[in-house]
Amino acid sequence: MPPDAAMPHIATVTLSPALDLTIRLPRLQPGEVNRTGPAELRPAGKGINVAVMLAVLGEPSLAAALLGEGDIPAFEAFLRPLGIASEFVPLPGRCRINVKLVETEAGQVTDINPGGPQASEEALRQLGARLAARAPDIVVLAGSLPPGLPVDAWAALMRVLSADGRKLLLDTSGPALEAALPAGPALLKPNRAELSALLGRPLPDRAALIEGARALRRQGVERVVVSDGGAGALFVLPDATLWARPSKVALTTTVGAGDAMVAGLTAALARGLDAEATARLATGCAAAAVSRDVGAAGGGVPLLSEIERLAAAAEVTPL
Ligand SMILES: O=P(O)(O)OC[C@H]1O[C@](O)(CO)[C@@H](O)[C@@H]1O
Repeated sequence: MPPDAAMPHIATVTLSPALDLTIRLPRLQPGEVNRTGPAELRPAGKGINVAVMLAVLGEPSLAAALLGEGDIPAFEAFLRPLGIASEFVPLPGRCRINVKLVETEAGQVTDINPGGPQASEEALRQLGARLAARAPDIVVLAGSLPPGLPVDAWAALMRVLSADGRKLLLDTSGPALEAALPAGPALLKPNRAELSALLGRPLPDRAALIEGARALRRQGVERVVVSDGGAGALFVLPDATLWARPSKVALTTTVGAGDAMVAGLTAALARGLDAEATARLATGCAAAAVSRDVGAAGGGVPLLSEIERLAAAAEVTPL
């Protein structure tokens, strides 16, 4: 498809999307029959979640993915009403179902993320070609790799897409992250454990975290944001280094909080926001995601007004 001026200027890529099955229960009784209220099943995966949050922020995007062919209609039906365009390269079979067990008494979430359908390098090549033809200005590449792709699959895709000053934001982990670093992401958002694994050393305190993030900056990554759960996040940005702590919210689920933060960072980049406004928007998105009403219609997507309230309430400290 030729580039079109009306196309969204942001695209998200998910190589291993999922249907998230979220089950809430007071406490899991292992080895017992656990009866619960209704479960929620909704299209997800990191890039898909980022696109949904971008829609809440008023930023239209294109969600691209390698997707089990049997799931394409359900994903399109979910995304279209949100104004999210899609570009899916079909894989044989169905996408994975990722189970999220939310134990409300302990405020603890257990994720079970199985492997998805087998992907191929040819499918990845097709996805790269279709995305490049759409000519987005910003591309968010997020999540794990499906079986069948080599560890440098993100790097290969990034090389295809890195033209014309396009900004590539990467949120992945483990060997896939390590292999993608030389492909020149403009922004990385590891959490503390992911950054520690990437650098091969413990990051016990804030000073170590700052030094770790700066080590990535020295390798050419323009923006490094390290999320640290309820304590907030470190933002090492071109114009400032900041810590942002969210105001207290009722925690309903931690699933998708990192994706919400990536959406905030993406919108901030698209809007040319300064460091403080970036940190506030990203923190507001993450805080709104953890307190969203999982059982509500549409998966409890947060309201823009709630994001704005939490962005204003975040405590931002220059470092
Ligand atoms: O690709 P990964 O790392 O398995 O993560 C996928 C999971 O992460 C989430 O995007 C939350 O961050 C879930 O929606 C999804 O089940």
